[in-house]
Amino acid sequence: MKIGYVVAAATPFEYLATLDPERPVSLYDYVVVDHVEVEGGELANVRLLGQIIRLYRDPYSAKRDLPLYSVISEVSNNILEVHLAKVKVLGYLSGGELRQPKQPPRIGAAVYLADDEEIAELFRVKSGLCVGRLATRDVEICLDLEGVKRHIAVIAATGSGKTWFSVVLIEELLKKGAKIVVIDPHGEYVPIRDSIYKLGPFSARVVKVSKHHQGDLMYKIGVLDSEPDALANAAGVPPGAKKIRYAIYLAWAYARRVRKELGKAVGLAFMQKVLYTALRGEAALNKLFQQLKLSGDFPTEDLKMLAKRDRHAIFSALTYLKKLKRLGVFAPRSTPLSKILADITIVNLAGVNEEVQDYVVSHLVNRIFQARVRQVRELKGVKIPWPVVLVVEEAHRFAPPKALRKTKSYEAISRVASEGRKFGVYLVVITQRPSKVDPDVVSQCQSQVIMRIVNPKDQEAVRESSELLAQDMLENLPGLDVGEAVVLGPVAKLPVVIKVRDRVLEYGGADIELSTAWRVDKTADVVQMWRRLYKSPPPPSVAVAAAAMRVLAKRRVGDRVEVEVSDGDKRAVVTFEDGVPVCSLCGRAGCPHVYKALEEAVEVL
Ligand SMILES: Nc1ncnc2c1ncn2[C@@H]1O[C@H](COP(=O)(O)OP(=O)(O)OP(=O)(O)O)[C@@H](O)[C@H]1O
Repeated sequence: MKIGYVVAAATPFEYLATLDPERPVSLYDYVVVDHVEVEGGELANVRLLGQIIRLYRDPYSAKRDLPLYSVISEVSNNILEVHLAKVKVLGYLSGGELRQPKQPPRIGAAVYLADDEEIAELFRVKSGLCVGRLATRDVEICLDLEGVKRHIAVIAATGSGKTWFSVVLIEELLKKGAKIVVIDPHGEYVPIRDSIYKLGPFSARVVKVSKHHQGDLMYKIGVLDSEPDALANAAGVPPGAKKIRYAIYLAWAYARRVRKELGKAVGLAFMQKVLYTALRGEAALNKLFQQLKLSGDFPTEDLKMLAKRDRHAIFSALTYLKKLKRLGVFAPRSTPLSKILADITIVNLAGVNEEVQDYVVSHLVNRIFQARVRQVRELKGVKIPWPVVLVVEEAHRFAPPKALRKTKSYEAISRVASEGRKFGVYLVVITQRPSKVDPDVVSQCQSQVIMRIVNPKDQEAVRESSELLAQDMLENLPGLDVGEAVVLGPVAKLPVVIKVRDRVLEYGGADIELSTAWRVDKTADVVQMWRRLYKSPPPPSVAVAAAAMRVLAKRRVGDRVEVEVSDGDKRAVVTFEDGVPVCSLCGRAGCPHVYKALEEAVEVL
């Protein structure tokens, strides 16, 4: 369909078209002009594809030096309007590839809307994640699976559809055989496990951190798999409290030796026991180690010395160890990765504070990364045989800007962001506050899915980290509808605005439908009342007829309750006296009008 003509083309990359006012077009739609290019020394007729990046109207005859109001009031409705479109040239398809033109399009060349097939061809990829359709047309858009290797950031204001998109992306990744781990601070993704059967025969596991929340198993961190300093940090020991840290170190070192020599699974309880015993004196300490029947000498001098000189440090260390124990995530051994991983693993962090969430995320992400390094480098130890996609919800919690706040998980996530590609650990970072995520992490996510953003700071952060090519699209971020997204980077052949498709899997953070959530189902009460009045259940035909009626009014007159019901073009007034209904049309019989009136009045009878 012809929509206009090229009127100005200063460069081969952009032109201005005047549009037919009778044929309205949409912003970001795709257009085409017939064009001649030099290909291999020969002139070739090609179709130059472009995208409308701005639409505007100009008054044709108004002079700039006249105040616009007076011009308009003079000529009123007769102003000649010009409908204009700025078009960004995308290139022309030649042998399946998109090539850039060397010549600007001819002035006066007709501009057509591109065919759906042409657009589909433009976005065709070998292996696609089909997450939606073009926002402007019914053309399916599939993201390039290979692009996932360069990490993805999903950025949107709250309620714009980030989680919805992420669930759709998870569905597509699962269909491609991906293994996914979701870091889920609020347990929003837990319903995926119970709806996964709708997608196919995939395994889903929920790992929880708080025993009061939903999950198939608890995530435990092996005390002796953590460095003693990391334990001290998790317990909140101040960095300068060297003696307390030393006491924790000694208790940890003894526990580790016991594990090594006796193969015993010891943890925080044993560390506490060592420190308590040290406080009771040298003899008690010797007895403890004799009881353990450790082979060879067990040097206890350091501990004895500390107990003599700095008892208060041991007391404090014990208090911190108690605090660690209360967190409930430490155990003699870490939960094995083999038990945790499934096609999709949801790490439900609900119910624990940010410190513990941070510790768990850093521990798990590091383990996954190390296991992949061992796999790729063929090193000894626990390995993961397949690449893993790590979905990090609310990334601003775990990877805030270094200058703002230091988190343990930042180190782990930024390592995955910079080196994950080599070892097959890919990130999907989700946030509503891009300005609150470390810029290094955001910029390592070469693909971006950007939805509605209203906050100017966040818009700025997105623009700064996005490719220049897409700046025009990013100008309109507050204007995107819920579920619409600008997709940029290696996952999209070209920057594109999509409408995210319906999802199959369930998630827990979706908006509550208030119109149904606040409508209380009173059926059971009505049936019970009906039985009491008429000594039998209401016939189904009565309930069906009542469903088609409307309540017009409900009032209390003295001791009576009156309910006025419309039944097609008739009206019935049902009066309840001492709870006994009488219908103005049907008398004392149990009729549909009474049923309808009971629905309205059952709680006041
Ligand atoms: N692609 C879509 N199609 C239809 N409705 C959608 C789509 N995306 C989002 N919605 C609607 O918008 C609501 C909010 O979406 P979603 O839960 O993904 O928001 P969010 O950005 O993750 O918000 P929050 O930051 O609060 O978690 C959904 O409950 C749904 O009603």
